[in-house]
Amino acid sequence: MSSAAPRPADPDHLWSVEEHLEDVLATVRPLEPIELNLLDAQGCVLVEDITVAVSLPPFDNSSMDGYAVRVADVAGASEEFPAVLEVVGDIAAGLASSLRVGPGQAARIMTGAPMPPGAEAVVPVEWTDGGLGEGPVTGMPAHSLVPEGAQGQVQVHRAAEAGAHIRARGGDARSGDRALDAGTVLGPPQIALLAAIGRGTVKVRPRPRVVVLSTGSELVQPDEALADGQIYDSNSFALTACARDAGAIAYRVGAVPDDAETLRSTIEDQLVRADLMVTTGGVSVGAYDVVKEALSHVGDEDEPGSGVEFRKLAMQPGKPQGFGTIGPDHTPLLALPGNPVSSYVSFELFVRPAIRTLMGLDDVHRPRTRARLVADKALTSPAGRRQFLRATVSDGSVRPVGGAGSHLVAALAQADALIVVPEDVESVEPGTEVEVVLLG
Ligand SMILES: Nc1nc2c(c(=O)[nH]1)N[C@H]1C(S)=C(S)[C@@H](COP(=O)(O)OP(=O)(O)OC[C@H]3O[C@@H](n4cnc5c(N)ncnc54)[C@H](O)[C@@H]3O)O[C@H]1N2
Ligand code: MOO
Repeated sequence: MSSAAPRPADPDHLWSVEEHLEDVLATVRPLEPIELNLLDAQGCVLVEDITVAVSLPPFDNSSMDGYAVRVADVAGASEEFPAVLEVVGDIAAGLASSLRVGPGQAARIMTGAPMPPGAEAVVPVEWTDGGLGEGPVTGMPAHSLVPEGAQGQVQVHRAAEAGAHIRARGGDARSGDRALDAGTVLGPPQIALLAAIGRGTVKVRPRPRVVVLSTGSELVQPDEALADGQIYDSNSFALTACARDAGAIAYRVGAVPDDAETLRSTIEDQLVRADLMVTTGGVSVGAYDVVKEALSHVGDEDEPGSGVEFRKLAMQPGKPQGFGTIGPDHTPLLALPGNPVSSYVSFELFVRPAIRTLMGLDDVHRPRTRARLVADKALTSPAGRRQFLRATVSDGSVRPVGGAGSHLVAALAQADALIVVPEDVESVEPGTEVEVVLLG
């Protein structure tokens, strides 16, 4: 196996949560950067500094629908004593215009349209008679309906200072300015800026491709009929959703039956599209625990020490876990336990940070806080295990939902947090302040 962390020599060693996490994070490396289209780069980490190539705005333009005027022509104007100006034409956004505004003149101008030479300010149309010769208007008629609005005279009812209602060239960002630093995570506002300065592609670390594969001959896909002894495969859906939520491109592979050869060939087929693989089920000590049986033989035969190691963690839920690398590209694989809550909690603690490390993010963990336990009775926790209990958190209080059973999916659906009970604590009284993982 190509993990960097030193392994405890004792095969019966009970791994701490930190040891297992360190082992995973020492193995996964940020993905190589690639050039992506803007929308494909959403949520990704930028690896280049971005410089503004074209000033923003690229030209002086109007921030209002109105009239471009010379300041002296409208000085002292009022509704009683309006400035009467000759309208030389329309300037619409996006259309090149050769109009000039001379003394005593105005150009009817639209929001976003370039300021014509000679004009120093824009008076909004609401400060004028709109060319109708009556009182103030509330807007302009459509040019297609009243083309003559672009000519004639306009009465301006208010003065305007130089620069009024003009958005100056470079007022937002100047050519040569730094728009975004390498390391920025591209959210919608950053994508807006990149598009605004004309960048269609950017160099980022791509989203990891994560293949999620569930195992178990008892599993049936939703919408199909259940026979005796069967249950629906919820883990592959839950973990695929978790992987997407963490920022990955996730591929769900429906349940593989408990047959080592089928599992091996499925995994080998899937490796081609995986930066990370996640399996659920089959990692415990049963006679049909197929992941354990199959994975020590997948790929990496030429690589001494490669493969997946199965271990026990000092946590509840999530005690049995597998981790290693497989295939020619040493693809990291996390084999999570099959109990639904166990696989979910394991994903949150180990897979999510691995995905976010592949993305090159600094912040790979869920945020944590402290909150006061609200419960009818004391919580109990197994000695020597760090327990993660599903809970809801609000206003500094945290309430457990459901029990500690790792099959309780309905209660999981109510939870937005995990209460962390340390290894050396076996009982937590209501009112105690506890550590809480916020699931977001
Ligand atoms: N003798 C022992 N038995 C068990 C131990 C142990 O230490 N000694 N550990 C228990 C713990 S803790 C866990 S966790 C589970 C882990 O078992 P596996 O990873 O081998 O998982 P399975 O046996 O395949 O399944 C466990 C449970 O979860 C259900 N399951 C599995 N996959 C799915 C799925 N995709 N969707 C919904 N539910 C799923 C499965 O039907 C089982 O009920 O082992 C304990 N046993
Ligand atoms: O450790 Mo198992 O994951 O308790 O349910």
